[in-house]
Amino acid sequence: MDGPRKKPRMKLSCPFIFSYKAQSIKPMTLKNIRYQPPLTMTCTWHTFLYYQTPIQPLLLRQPSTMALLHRFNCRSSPSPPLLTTKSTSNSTVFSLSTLPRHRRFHRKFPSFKLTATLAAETTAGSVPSGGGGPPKLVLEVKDLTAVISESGQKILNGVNLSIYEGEIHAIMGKNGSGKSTFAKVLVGHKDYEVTGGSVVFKGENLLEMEPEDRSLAGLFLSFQSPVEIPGVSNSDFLQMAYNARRRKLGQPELDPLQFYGYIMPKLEMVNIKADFLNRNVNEGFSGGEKKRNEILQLAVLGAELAILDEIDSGLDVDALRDVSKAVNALMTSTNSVLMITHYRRLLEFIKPTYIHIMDEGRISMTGDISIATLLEKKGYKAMSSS
Ligand SMILES: Nc1ncnc2c1ncn2[C@@H]1O[C@H](COP(=O)(O)OP(=O)(O)OP(=O)(O)O)[C@@H](O)[C@H]1O
Repeated sequence: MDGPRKKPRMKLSCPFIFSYKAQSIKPMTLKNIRYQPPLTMTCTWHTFLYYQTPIQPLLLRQPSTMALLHRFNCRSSPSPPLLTTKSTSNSTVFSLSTLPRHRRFHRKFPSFKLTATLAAETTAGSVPSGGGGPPKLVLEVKDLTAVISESGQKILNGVNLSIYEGEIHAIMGKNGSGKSTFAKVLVGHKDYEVTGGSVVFKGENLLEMEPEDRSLAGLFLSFQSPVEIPGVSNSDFLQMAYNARRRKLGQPELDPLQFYGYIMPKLEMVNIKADFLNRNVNEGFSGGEKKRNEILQLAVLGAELAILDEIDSGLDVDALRDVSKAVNALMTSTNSVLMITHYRRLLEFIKPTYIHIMDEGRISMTGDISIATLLEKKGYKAMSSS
């Protein structure tokens, strides 16, 4: 006997290929997947339902900045059109709205799978940004591979990532998956050798630049374990670094008094006492103080792309709030943040545009906050099975 009618469960997890520029994510749950424009999109669905829905091609042109693939609703009601889209000024929602209510169907297909291929191409110049122009690409990483210089051990296995101005990206991933290595390779850490791929930062080949030039160009890394610099006071260090940046920008250097005036509001922003300036860089600092000090450096130097490697580790809840507040205050429409974290709580304070999962030296999945929620509930096993 048929019991109460239940919505058939639909596991939209496999196999799905989402391809945008150099990024490929496979398999992926069709839920809350966002991509930054491209505005010409061809979407083809092959469904394996009992009535064999024909392939539905969709060509969409939309002058908006974002498309959003929403949770697919599996409701009983009339059949096709199987795939519908609803567009607003800044989003497009794809939904699989209807499926036939049919006993044979329910019995035979209590759950079913869907194969989809979504290919998106950028239509250059067609995307209005907040400021009226197209959003600029800040960082473009393609198929980046890297080894440990000393041993030759391969750590990065083809990282692909694009970051546009104004975006906040978070990378999560198991211990040892290569997150910090990726961050350090970006800033040119000597422990790693790039063996393939490309990294373009603000239109320039980052991999050809010396580490200090990368910093002067606007790349900032807050280290997971900030180093101590005995004998160098925080204020001297910051003043030197800041004046180097000003020289690069063709601006006059600040003398100690002017620098003091410049840094005072920054101290307040990060909630650090002024006497920290007289202490040697990170020497004797607690874990939390080191992290605050890293953000102070970011506030002083500024950055077009700030890479924050586990800034939340070792922070008490107040410090986390202070640090997050400072990072949010530093965000503008033209700079970006790439943060590495293990915990969702940071993402509640600094809201990411995208979350990526790194696995075995490559980005294996991209999505939104729902990924972090799933991770927290079910761990990385859930990622590999979705
Ligand atoms: N300089 C190095 N010498 C030896 N092994 C290294 C070096 N740098 C990275 N590794 C190894 O590379 C792998 C990736 O390290 P990485 O620090 O990038 O991982 P992670 O994803 O940041 O991990 P965690 O979440 O624990 O911080 C690890 O197995 C690590 O031991």
